[in-house]
Amino acid sequence: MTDMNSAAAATPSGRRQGEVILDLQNISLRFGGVKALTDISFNIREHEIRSIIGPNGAGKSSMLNVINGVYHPQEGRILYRGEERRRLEPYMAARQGIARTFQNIALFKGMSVLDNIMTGRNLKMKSNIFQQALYWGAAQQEEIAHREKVEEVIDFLEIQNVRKTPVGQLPYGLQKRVELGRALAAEPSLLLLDEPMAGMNVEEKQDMCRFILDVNDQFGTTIVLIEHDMGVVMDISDRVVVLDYGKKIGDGAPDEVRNNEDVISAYLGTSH
Ligand SMILES: Nc1ncnc2c1ncn2[C@@H]1O[C@H](COP(=O)(O)OP(=O)(O)OP(=O)(O)O)[C@@H](O)[C@H]1O
Repeated sequence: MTDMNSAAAATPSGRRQGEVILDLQNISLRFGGVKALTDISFNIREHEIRSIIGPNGAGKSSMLNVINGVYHPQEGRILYRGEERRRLEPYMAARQGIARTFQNIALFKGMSVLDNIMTGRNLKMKSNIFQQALYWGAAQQEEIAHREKVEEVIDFLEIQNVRKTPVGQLPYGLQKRVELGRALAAEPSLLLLDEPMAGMNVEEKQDMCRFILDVNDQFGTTIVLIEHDMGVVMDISDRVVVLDYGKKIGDGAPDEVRNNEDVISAYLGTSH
């Protein structure tokens, strides 16, 4: 078994994998009487693709919401780059370089692809409306720089031909890709993807896998992925954490997790 806390670790995929950037220690989260997460500890290393899997209701989305500050656990500690992270609000998470996509597409359906991706730049914009009125030239320069970044994202995701199309008119798979684009426009260092391939056909899944691997490879982005398709998870993850009824039942490289007895029995009798 690899030492999870050493400065660097080998990955089964051979991808680079750096130091621990986020260390979740003994996290427990309750909603009234419902225990969504119980005493969960695991870490996330820089540059890795870290998947969270588990049957329905296992606590996967709750875990993502803890990571990006939407939910505040009643117990446990979160260390970000070695320092204890204080209570974090979602906008602060975004400023710290954490971006996410959602299980259900959360885009402005009537707006173009370009404008939707531009919304991902909002937190990067320095000038407010008053500054824009006073320093029109500077604001215009800033707008141009943001546009360039957005165009880069559009090229990267190969969606140039639909850049002016209202998102609601696009097929589902492309809408998911635009959502990824909006998250990428924020230039995140940690990207949280909540079931990015749900509802996709095989070809759309292959495309999405390729883009996730390319984001990780070309930008060095650390990725936390929730995904139900086990083939995809085992193919692209460096490490996998397995939750069941809000508890951690497995953690390790895809092969370790695949052969873990607890994981096998959690999945027997479920639809996954
Ligand atoms: N805001 C909330 N209020 C009350 N209970 C919640 C809330 N969010 C999650 N839960 C409960 O916490 C548990 C874990 O839910 P969660 O959505 O995190 O699981 P999941 O593994 O993401 O499930 P799925 O695969 O179905 O999306 C469930 O019992 C769920 O009903």
